[in-house]
Amino acid sequence: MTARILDGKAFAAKLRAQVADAVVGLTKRGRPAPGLAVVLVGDDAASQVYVRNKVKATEGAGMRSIEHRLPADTTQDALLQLVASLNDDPTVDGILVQLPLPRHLDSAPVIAAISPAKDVDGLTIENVGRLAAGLPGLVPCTPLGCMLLLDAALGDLAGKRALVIGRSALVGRPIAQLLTQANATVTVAHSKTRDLAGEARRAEILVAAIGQADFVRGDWIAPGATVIDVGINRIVENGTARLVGDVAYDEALPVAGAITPVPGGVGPMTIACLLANTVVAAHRRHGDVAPRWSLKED
Ligand SMILES: Nc1nc2c(c(=O)[nH]1)N[C@@H](CN(C=O)c1ccc(C(=O)N[C@@H](CCC(=O)O)C(=O)O)cc1)CN2
Repeated sequence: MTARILDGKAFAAKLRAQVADAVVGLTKRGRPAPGLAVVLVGDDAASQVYVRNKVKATEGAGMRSIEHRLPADTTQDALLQLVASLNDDPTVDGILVQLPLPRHLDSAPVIAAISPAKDVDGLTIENVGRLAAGLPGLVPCTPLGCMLLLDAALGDLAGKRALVIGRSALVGRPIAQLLTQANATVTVAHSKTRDLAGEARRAEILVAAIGQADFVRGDWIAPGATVIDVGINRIVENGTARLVGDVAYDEALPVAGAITPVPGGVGPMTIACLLANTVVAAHRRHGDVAPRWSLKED
């Protein structure tokens, strides 16, 4: 057996097309095209690439991109003032502060300052609490992307045994909550988990979000399991750099039922979901019913 490869680039393109359609629907009703403000502080090379891709994708979906590039020595106060002005700006539907911030800045108060209605990263305490309480809010982009991939691959998740390895605020915790809402039976594993390989072997859905290259081995995976690899790790082999996930892909491929590759799996979904969240935020701001996204076969 060889696993079905869940092509994140193709699924992300499908979601971006749905987002573009929703934008057309909004403008046809006389609403302005949604605006997404992206704030980048400093010159982290990876962040520059992600922000460039976000701007391109935003414009590609017919939305307005508002870019704020601030120097690496920006003060906490200046950043907070910018966020406050974006909160008050009626042409801005979504605000995203690219992470990580330079070391001298504290990300927690900056995220807390974002208006929850414009928090398209789903990271404010209000949106975190809404997700925990099962209330509608804005859901972090990478977990939302994982759920859309799982929905496309498996449909109904009710009763399925899911293992999430990793409990970060950006990925592990929200995915566990979304899986719980989808009625999966969810276990969250972490560095203190005993017999992690044994836990993994029981999982029908395995989400790896640890941030360690090739951490999950092929013999940890139950035959036919669906594997969602959230890791993006840059390794150097024989002088050549490449990206690998948290799952040993070549070992997993003959065992799993379906798997996301790295690169080209969850990563592209993150940016498509950012656009989707921005469109949802814009609908809610105008009192319109927000679209529901689905990547299932028609
Ligand atoms: N404010 C935020 N900051 C960060 C987030 C986030 O969701 N919100 N996530 C990551 C970075 N990120 C988006 O910001 C992101 C990471 C990776 C990808 C992606 O498409 N990766 C490609 C590989 C790209 C490469 O060659 O390096 C893939 O996996 O195929 C998109 C977005 C941290 N910061």
